[in-house]
Amino acid sequence: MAKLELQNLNKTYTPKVVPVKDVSVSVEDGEFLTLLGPSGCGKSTILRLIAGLEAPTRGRITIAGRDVSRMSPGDRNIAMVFQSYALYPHLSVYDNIASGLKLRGKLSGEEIRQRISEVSHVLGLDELMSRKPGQLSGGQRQRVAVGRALVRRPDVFLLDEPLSNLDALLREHVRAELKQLFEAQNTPVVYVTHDQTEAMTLSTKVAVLSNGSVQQLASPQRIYTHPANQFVAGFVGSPQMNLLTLPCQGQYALLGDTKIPLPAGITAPKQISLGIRPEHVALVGDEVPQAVTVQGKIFLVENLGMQNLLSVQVQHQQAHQIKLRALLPADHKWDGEVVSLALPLDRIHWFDVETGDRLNP
Ligand SMILES: Nc1ncnc2c1ncn2[C@@H]1O[C@H](COP(=O)(O)OP(=O)(O)OP(=O)(O)O)[C@@H](O)[C@H]1O
Repeated sequence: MAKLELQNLNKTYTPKVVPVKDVSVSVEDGEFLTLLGPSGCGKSTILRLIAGLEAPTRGRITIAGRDVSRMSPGDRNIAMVFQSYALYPHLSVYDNIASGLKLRGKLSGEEIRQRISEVSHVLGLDELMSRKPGQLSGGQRQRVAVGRALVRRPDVFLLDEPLSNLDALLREHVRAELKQLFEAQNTPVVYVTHDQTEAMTLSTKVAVLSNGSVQQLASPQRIYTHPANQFVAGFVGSPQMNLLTLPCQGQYALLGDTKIPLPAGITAPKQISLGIRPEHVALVGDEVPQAVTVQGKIFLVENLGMQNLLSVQVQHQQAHQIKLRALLPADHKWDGEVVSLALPLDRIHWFDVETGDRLNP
C-alpha cells in the first residue's frame, strides 16, 4: 500500500505568485490522477513538490501514511519522467535504464540485470539496449525514460507532460502503451498535462486546475457530464462547449426567440449562463426527446472527416449576435443555409453568471 496524499498543499513564491493554493488530493494504489490545466496553472509545481524538488510553504505530503514533506527527493522512493526525458547522452539505453538503480546501490549486479531485462521486454526495447539516446527516435527515447522509472519499482510515479515532444500519431500510439503499462502497475500515478484527450483517456481521476486551485476533482466521465463550473466546462471538451449568457424571464431563459425552461430548484436570476456541447446539438428531425428548437443561419461548415462542425448564427429580434456550434455526423444532411437546431433539455448545463458555479444537479 503506497497511497499518496496531498493535504492543504500551498506554495508561495512571492505574494503575487502563488502557484499552488490549498490543494488536497489523494491517489490510491493503482489510481491514475491527471493534473489538467492551462499553462501556468501550477501543475508542474505540484509535481515538483511531490518529488521533493521544491518545499511546500504550507501543507503535508504523505506516502503510505509517512510524512515525506521535508524529506530529500532521494528518500521518497518516487520515480519521475520528465518532458525532456533527461537521458544521459553518452550512456547506452541499458546504462540509462540502470542509472536509477545504480545510484540507489542496494541491488546486486544480477538483480539489476534481471529487472532491466523485464522492463526492456515489456517496453519492446530489447533490440535497442546498446544504442545511445542520439540514435533513437522520440518515441523510443520516451520509452527509455519510462523504463528508467519502472525499473526502480517506486512507491509513486510522476510524469510531467511525457508525450508533448512527440508528433500527433506517435503520441496516440504511446498514449495507448502508457495506459496498458500503468494499468498493470499497482502504484499511484500522477500525470501532468494540458492535453485533455490524454487526461480523459489515461486517468481514473482528473484534477482540473486554474490559478493554482483545484476546480474539480472527479472521474473523467463525471467532469465531462457534470462540469463543476464554467471554467471546467469551457476547458474540457473538444470542440469547446457552447457557452451563452442569456436573459431570464420568470422560470425561462431566452435564447433569441426560444424560451428554455430552467430546471426546478434554480431560482430565476436576471441572467444565466447556458452550456451545451456541440455534439449534443442536433438537427430538428433527428430523434431528440425533450428538446427546444432554435432557428439559425449557417455561416461556417468545418469538415472534420467523421463529422461536420456547423457554426450557426441564431435568428432573433434582439440586436446582439448569438452563435451556436453543432457537431453532426458526416452523413447528416441539411437543406440550405437556414437550419432548425434541437437542444435536448437534459444536455443543457446551467451556470451562475457571477460565480461561474454549476446550478443544475
Ligand atoms: N521558481 C519559481 N519562482 C517564481 N515563480 C515560479 C517559479 N516556478 C514557477 N513559477 C510560476 O508559478 C506559476 C506556475 O508554474 P508551473 O510551472 O507550475 O505551471 P504549469 O501549469 O506547469 O505550466 P506549463 O503547462 O506551462 O508547464 C507560473 O506563474 C510560474 O511563472
